[in-house]
Parts: sequence; structure tokens; C-alpha cells
Amino acid sequence: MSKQVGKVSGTPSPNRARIGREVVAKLEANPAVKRAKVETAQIFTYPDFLSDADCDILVGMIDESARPSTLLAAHEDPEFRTSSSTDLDRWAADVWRIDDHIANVLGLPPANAETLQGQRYAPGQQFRAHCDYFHEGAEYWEKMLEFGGQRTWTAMIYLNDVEEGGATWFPRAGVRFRPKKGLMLMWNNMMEDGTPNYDTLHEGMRVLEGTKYIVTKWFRENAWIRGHVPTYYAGGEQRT
Ligand SMILES: O=C(O)CCC(=O)C(=O)O
Ligand SMILES: [Fe+2]
Repeated sequence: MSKQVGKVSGTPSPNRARIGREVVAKLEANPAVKRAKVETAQIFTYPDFLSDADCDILVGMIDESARPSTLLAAHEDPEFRTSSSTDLDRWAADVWRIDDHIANVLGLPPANAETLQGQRYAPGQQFRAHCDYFHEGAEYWEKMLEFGGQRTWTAMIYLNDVEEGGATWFPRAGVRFRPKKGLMLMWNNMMEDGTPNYDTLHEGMRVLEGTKYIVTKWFRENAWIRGHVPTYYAGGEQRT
């Protein structure tokens, strides 16, 4: 992997480096998964990952509850992210099943993943170039550390074919993916040593014709869900 030439936004991390190695090994052992031929980032595709029926179920859920998308930090460009999005109900049976399937492909614990986010782009809508990892100097970083830390891998699934436009473009890595119903795109947001990789900069290009539906799952380096598990002293007295 080449040396990072863009802005540095974090530090190396043995834990994130290990996660990267393990996921790459798992994906490379999967005959259904292909690695994109790019040098500076680890990007993989899994065609027909999701059945048409499952894509349609998720599209229905997105249409039911999508609201204008938000950003983690204010941006001066009002056109930066114009899509609609929604956090799907993590505990709905279909979402749970699909979540589990995604996590299994990458070999990551489902509890490390944020809730599946659905997104819908109407003609003219887009998500301009950004990185999915957190900027470790940003105001929100302390909060992110409490809930699972850095985002490592992204898994994104196209839920429909788009008439025109709406490709996912990695301008620095030099690769572009056309929406294809059921196809899952996966990439490591980190470099091999666990430092955020600026070459994963990507853009959801403007949809020109038709509507684009996707779901995105961001995996954290640690558990994102931290359910409270009570523990007991011998004899039955509750400890926590
Ligand atoms: O719409 C796309 O193709 C990209 C979406 C994206 O970058 C994201 O959800 O983080
Ligand atoms: Fe993104």
C-alpha cells in the first residue's frame, strides 16, 4: 500500500491493523468476492449478495421512514449531502438477518456495527466526496471513542439498478462502481497499519435519472452496542 499523501486524520493502531488483515484474509478466501484492482485502498465487491426479495424489503422500509440526511459536522456546501436517509430498525427480523449475513461475510462481530442506514437519492441528489472514518481531532471524536471508536470497514449494498448516474466514485483510488441491484461493496477505511486512509475518499455521484437506494453499514473497531449485562455474586445478590 502506498504512503498516505493526503491529510492525516489519526494515528496507527495495532488493533485496526489486525482487523484489516483478518477481514482481507476472510474476503480473499470467499470465491463470491472480488478485489478491485486498486493499489492504494482495499476495496472488494460481492455481486448478488442480496436477493431481489431482500432488496425490495429494504427499499420498502426506506420509503416508509426516510428523512433528509444529516452530517456529523456542519458543512459550508448546502449541496454536500442531499439524499434522504433512515436508521433501519435493528431488531426487525429481516434487518437482523441481513445484518448478521453482512457481518459474517466480513467476519466481524455484529455488535461492532452501527445500525444499518438506508439512503435514497432522487434525481439531482448526491453525497459529495468524503471519508467514512472519523477525524480524530474533531469535536465529536471523544464521543465516538465511547461508542466503539474508529470506523474500520464500510459495507454498502445497492438495492436497485439506477437508470443513469449515482455511481460510487473513489477519485483518489481511481475506481468507480455502478449501482447494481444486490451488489455489496466493502472497503477498509484504514491503511495497513490502522491509520485512516485518505485514499478511501469517495463520492455518491449525482443521480441523473431514476432513484437510487442503498444501505450502508459502518463497522467500528470495538463494540458499538454495549448492552448492560448484570453480574451476580454467588448466592444470587446482584452486583451491577
Ligand atoms: O451513495 C453512495 O454511493 C455512497 C454512500 C456513502 O458514501 C456512505 O453512505 O457513506
Ligand atoms: Fe461514505
